[in-house]
Amino acid sequence: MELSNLNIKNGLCISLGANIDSKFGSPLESLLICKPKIKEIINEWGDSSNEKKEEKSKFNANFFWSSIYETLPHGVDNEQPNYLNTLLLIKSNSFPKPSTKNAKLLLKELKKLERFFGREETPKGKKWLSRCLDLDILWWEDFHTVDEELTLPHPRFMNRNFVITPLSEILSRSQKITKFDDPKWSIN
Ligand SMILES: Nc1ncnc2c1ncn2[C@@H]1O[C@H](COP(=O)(O)OP(=O)(O)OP(=O)(O)O)[C@@H](O)[C@H]1O
Ligand SMILES: Nc1nc2c(c(=O)[nH]1)N=C(CO)CN2
Repeated sequence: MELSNLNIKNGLCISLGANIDSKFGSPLESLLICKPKIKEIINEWGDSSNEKKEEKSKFNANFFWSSIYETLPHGVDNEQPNYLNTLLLIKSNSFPKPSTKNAKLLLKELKKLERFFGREETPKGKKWLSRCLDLDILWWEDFHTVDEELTLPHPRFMNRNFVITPLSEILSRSQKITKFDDPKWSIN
């Protein structure tokens, strides 16, 4: 039997969601088109920050994607179409040095990508409106920062089934967890 040392807040985790059409098509088309673009953004972000390091190590990362899930709108107070959600967990030994500056550089690129897909600004006083693409950073290793522009870990991710379900899918694939199933303990 193997004991798991589950530390879910390893790596860098990004949540993707969409429930209306974007410039590139349906929520499914948007997510499929956006996935390789996110990978490019992460690689460029990793490389550009590492270029400034003295030892100039190349950024190297593994990308773990969950399936795409259709989910009910969570916590919204108006009628909305169902969402498509997916999750990306990135593992690397050569992440940029965790800092608010580096995390905000990444957030800026993700927000740029949202706008490229046609995401509109949320009007003041409104929250959780339908969106053609939503990219949230959920955590980055054990880095903590709190301000309006960026809070890490994301304060609401634990309550979101559309995050927890894809996360458990990724973790069950990437961690060796063995079901404890000894017949002598079974209750008949
Ligand atoms: N961890 C984070 N990831 C993404 N955006 C964040 C984060 N922390 C703070 N923000 C800020 O939140 C602002 C609103 O983001 P967004 O419109 O995506 O929120 P939302 O998806 O409607 O709500 P929620 O944050 O509850 O998922 C962004 O402009 C960004 O500056
Ligand atoms: N199912 C689902 N519900 C949501 C989502 C989402 O991505 N999926 N995003 C929200 C605000 O970020 C609010 N509610």
